[in-house]
Amino acid sequence: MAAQFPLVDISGYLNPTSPEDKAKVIAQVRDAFKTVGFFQCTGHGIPVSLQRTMFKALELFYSQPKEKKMEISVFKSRCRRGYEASGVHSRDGKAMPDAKESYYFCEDDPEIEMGGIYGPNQWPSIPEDEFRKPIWEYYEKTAAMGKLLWEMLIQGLDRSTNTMERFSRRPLIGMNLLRYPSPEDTAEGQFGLGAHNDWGGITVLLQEPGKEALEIWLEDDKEWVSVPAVEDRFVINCGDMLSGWSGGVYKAVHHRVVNKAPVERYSAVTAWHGDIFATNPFEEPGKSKETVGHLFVKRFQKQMKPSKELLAAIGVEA
Ligand SMILES: O=C(O)CCC(=O)C(=O)O
Ligand SMILES: [Fe+2]
Repeated sequence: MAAQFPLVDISGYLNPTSPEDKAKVIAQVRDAFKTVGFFQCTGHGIPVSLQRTMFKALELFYSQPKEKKMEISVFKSRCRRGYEASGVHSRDGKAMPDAKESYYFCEDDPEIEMGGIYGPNQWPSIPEDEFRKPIWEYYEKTAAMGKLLWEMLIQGLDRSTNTMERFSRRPLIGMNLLRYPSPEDTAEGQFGLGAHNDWGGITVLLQEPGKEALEIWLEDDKEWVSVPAVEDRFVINCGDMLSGWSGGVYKAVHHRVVNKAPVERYSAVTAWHGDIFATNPFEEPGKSKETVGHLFVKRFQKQMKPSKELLAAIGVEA
């Protein structure tokens, strides 16, 4: 089953030797998102050495004592950036909260704006060369990849990429560094991360090699299947916003995390959503009123309890 997952080499888009090279990649990406809503990606140009350094930095972060991590708790940040302990994040209707721990950050802005959409990250007190520098380099490279994939998907529906300029003016790009405890340290019936769809645009995910844990729901076969965790192979997911804006042509895949390795497992997620005030990039600007910001607030209103300031900034009534 796992062998049937779409695998797309995007090097022909990045370094085309003929116009057909680009068209071929666009068609493969489009078909993968149309059929399953996800694919594994090679030929992306992000060095393996950087991927390894990123995982090393992640391991270093999580090996700190809990008190140290709690110094940069998300609850200390008006932008909800920073560390979240295991067992904090729960999903609607689920008795058991997720077992994962996470460290979350976005673009780093000096001032808090729009009630916390923009603002500063909370960085750990680990030497810059060992954490912030490699993590930021990885973030920038995977963010560029997320934007490029949007461009491919727009062309995949025979639309113009002119809308990308407005769509990527000040894009919301979040990154989550995740740690899942070993099965031994996970409670009976508890998921690493419960079943969900990603809410927004493109998700660029890297699993720690050799540690299978990510499962996706195949609607046609009505079963959960494990996505191979292979070095240098990114997993690309389609979020609900992107799916909806494509008119449902691109599918958002339902997925969850069950750590099967006998030890802890790490993964890194970069999600590229678009400018908060931008509308559907598959359409000419002005055709619809719904923005990235509207959909963001709609999805997180319950868990985030956004401030009046944030709602007003986005243009949503409190
Ligand atoms: O850790 C993983 O493999 C998946 C993480 C994920 O689905 C998410 O952060 O939305
Ligand atoms: Fe996800």
